[in-house]
Amino acid sequence: MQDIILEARHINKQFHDPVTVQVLTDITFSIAKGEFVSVTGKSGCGKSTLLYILSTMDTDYDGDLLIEGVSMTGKNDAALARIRNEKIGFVFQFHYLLNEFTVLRNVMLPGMKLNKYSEQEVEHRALERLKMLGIEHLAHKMAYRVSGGEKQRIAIARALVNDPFIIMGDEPTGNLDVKNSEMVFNIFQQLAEEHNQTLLIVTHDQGFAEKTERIIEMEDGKILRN
Ligand SMILES: Nc1ncnc2c1ncn2[C@@H]1O[C@H](COP(=O)(O)OP(=O)(O)OP(=O)(O)O)[C@@H](O)[C@H]1O
Repeated sequence: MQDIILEARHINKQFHDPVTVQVLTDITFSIAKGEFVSVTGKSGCGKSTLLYILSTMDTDYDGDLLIEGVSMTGKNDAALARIRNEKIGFVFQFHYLLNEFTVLRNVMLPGMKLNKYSEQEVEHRALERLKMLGIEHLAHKMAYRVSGGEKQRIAIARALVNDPFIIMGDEPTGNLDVKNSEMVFNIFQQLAEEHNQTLLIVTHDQGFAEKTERIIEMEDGKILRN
C-alpha cells in the first residue's frame, strides 16, 4: 500500500480582479511518500497558484487539501504556519538568503523558527545538512560571498533543516545555468532515492521535468496528464 502524504481533492480557485477568472478547475491528485514529482505547463496555466494552495499559503479556494491524511480546511493561520514550518521545505527561484548572516545562520533559520530544538541542536542539524550537500566548508562565510550555484545548494540545506515531509520548489533552477541546474536536479534525485524524500517541483524546464519520476502536466488550470 502506498503511503499517501499529500492529497488535493477537487480544488477550484477563482480570482476576482475585478472580473471573475477561473484559474484552477477540479484539481485532484495525490502524492506518495518518496515520490519525485514535477508540475509543468505553459506560463499562466496555474502552477504557482496551485503550489501556493498545496503549501497552505493560500486558503482561499474550494475543495480540500489533506496533509498526512489531515484536512487543512478550517485551520487558522497560526496552525497552518506551524504545519508549514514543521512539514514543508521550500526552494524558490531566488534563494532569499540573508546576506548579512553567515551560511550556517541562514540554514539554521527555519529550525530556530520552529521552537522545537535548542540552538545547539539546530546548529548541529544545519551543519549535518551542509555536510550532506558537500558544502560544510562554506558554513562560516557570509552569505553574500558565495556563488549562485552554492546559494541554491545552501537554500536546499535550509529547506531540509527541519526534516520536512515534503520539499516544494517553485522554479528552483529558473535562475541557474545548465551546469548548476543539473547539480540541483542531482541533489533532488539523491534526496528522493537515498533519503526517501518527497519532492514536488514546479518547473517550466521540460528537460528537468522529464527526468523526474512523475510529471503532472497542467493546461488552462486543469490537469492534463498525471
Ligand atoms: N493575484 C491575482 N489576481 C488575478 N489573477 C491572477 C493572480 N495571480 C495569478 N493570476 C492569474 O492566474 C493565472 C495563473 O497564474 P500562475 O502564476 O499560477 O501561473 P504559472 O503557471 O505559475 O505561470 P508562470 O510559469 O508564468 O509562473 C494567470 O492567468 C495569472 O494571470
